[in-house]
Amino acid sequence: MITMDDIIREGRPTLRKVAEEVTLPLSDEDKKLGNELMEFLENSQDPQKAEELELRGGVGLAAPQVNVSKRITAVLVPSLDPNVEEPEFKDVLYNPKILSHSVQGACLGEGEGCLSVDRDVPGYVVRQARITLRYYNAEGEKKKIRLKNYPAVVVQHELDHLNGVLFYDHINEENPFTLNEGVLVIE
Ligand SMILES: CNC(=O)c1cccc(C)c1Nc1nc(N2CCN(c3ccccc3Cl)CC2)nc(N2CSC[C@H]2C(=O)NC)n1
Ligand code: NI
Repeated sequence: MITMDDIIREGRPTLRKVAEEVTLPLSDEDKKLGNELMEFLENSQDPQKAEELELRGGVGLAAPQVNVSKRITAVLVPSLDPNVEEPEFKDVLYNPKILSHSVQGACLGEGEGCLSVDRDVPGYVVRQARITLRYYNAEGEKKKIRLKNYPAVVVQHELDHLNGVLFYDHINEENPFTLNEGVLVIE
């Protein structure tokens, strides 16, 4: 089971490497890793388990963050409406690729956090507001979906991890809170 001890932090070289594509059909090892990444997110979002296991809450976790340089990431974005059980987006992505995206940008109004960054780095991380994503799921099926707003931001943050990019690489040094015309601020 993955815990915070398995998550590597800034300064570890794997976080800055471009991860390797996984071969298809998926090996048992790659399927197991995908399940473990998802299990971490589920545990981290369960108040009791998060406290017991001392986990930081996360909605995305990529294989390079547990020192495995492979293009695998799990995403579990809960519905913002607490009465809705169904998550907004939940899947393990193998060899994910953004096929196209909107011109419009979007960012989280509160900035971004990362399980591999043990400090607050304030500022807007402007990403694409809408994306068309292609990936293979744990069953090896090729999926092509469109995402927008929070799930789209999370997937782009995780895909950055597969390319050795950290969220604060996108923050404007001069003014971290600069906002260009038309950028959607997600609260
Ligand atoms: C500096 N200000 C901030 O961090 C920040 C501050 C306020 C609001 C937001 C919205 C912020 N931003 C931000 N908050 C999150 N979470 C909110 C809490 N949540 C969570 C925590 C506990 C249980 C269940 C859950 Cl659901 C987990 C997810 N996650 C991300 N990111 C960036 S994209 C990948 C994703 C990620 O998983 N990071 C670890 N950013
Ligand atoms: Ni991260």
